Amino acid sequence: MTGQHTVAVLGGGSFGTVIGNIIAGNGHRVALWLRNQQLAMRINATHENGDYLPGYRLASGLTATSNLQEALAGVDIVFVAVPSKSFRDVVRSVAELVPADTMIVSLTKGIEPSGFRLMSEILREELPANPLGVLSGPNLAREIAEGHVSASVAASDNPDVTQTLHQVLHCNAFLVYASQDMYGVELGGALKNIYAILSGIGAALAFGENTMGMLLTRALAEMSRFAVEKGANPLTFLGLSGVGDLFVTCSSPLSRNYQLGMAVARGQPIEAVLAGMDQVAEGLNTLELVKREADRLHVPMPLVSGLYAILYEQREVVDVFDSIVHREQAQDVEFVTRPL
Ligand SMILES: NC(=O)C1=CN([C@@H]2O[C@H](COP(=O)(O)OP(=O)(O)OC[C@H]3O[C@@H](n4cnc5c(N)ncnc54)[C@H](OP(=O)(O)O)[C@@H]3O)[C@@H](O)[C@H]2O)C=CC1
Ligand SMILES: O=C(CO)COP(=O)(O)O
Repeated sequence: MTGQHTVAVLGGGSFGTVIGNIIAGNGHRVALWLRNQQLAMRINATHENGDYLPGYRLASGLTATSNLQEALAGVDIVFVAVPSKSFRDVVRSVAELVPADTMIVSLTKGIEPSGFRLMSEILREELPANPLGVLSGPNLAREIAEGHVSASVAASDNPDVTQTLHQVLHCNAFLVYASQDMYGVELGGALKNIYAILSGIGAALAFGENTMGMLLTRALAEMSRFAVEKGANPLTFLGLSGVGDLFVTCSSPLSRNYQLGMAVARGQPIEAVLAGMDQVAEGLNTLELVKREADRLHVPMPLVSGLYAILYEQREVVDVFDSIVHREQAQDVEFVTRPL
């Protein structure tokens, strides 16, 4: 597909807004769909999404609407940027309104509880004939809005999709790389949210940089171990959507998952932290699902189990940490030394 595209972005939160604005800034027509009609009207009047990204100027090619049918009229690409718990419902409504050649791309980093499904798997079930893809990488929305150069991975088994995503999104401040491993790219984006919560706890408790370096590297080791058991290629985790996103999300106070970890470590009950957040932190839901899946598959994930014990079994961080580090000796780069 070449030339100007007509695009819908579903979800007018922080990430949907920046992705829609990059595409509009590249000269394409964008409809940003959000369920809050008042906010849609304000966005069109002020060219700013004041609820999620105040002060971030939106391109004139972006129009907000709360009418899904209107948002999807005549589009050739649909991006979905709603939290994972609402993803299937939203996508189901899309399936009734778009033809089979409309490209559908997930921006969501989460897992569906029933059947441990990633978003591309939901897309495949709900829109079996459409060309599908995902976009994932170290992409803190606030930093993109501030103009910091960022990069992301467009992943699909269909080369038309990766090429089209490059065409609509790539610009000086937003670089788009390609991957054919949709599952691996998505899995990295979902799993890193767990370790961002753990890093937030570490930051609140003033862990040293050595400790944080160890946590990040061991996180990568157990993510890879899990990926192998799920039949995925752990080498994908060496790219932007793996190491890149793990590093960013585990080091930035802008990450909502990291903020959640910090708040819990400072003594706030999880329910109170969640009630005070006006944006989604996917990591908590992902933690529960990955813990359950890792137990089912007998994959050792000491950091996941440790975080679960801290958050849900009222275990002290120090005790949990002791039990994590005082295990028998493990291989360092095990996913390279084990056959894939
Ligand atoms: N923010 C970031 O830096 C990044 C986020 N992501 C991922 O993108 C996804 C979305 O995140 P983000 O934009 O940050 O989230 P936000 O919390 O900022 O926004 C969520 C958006 O989804 C809307 N929404 C929620 N439920 C529904 C529903 N049932 N129907 C329709 N709309 C709904 C919200 O509407 P309302 O305002 O009415 O509640 C809001 O517009 C997450 O999976 C996240 O992990 C990925 C990369 C970076
Ligand atoms: O995915 C993100 C950065 O790549 C955003 O992380 P949070 O959801 O923790 O804010």
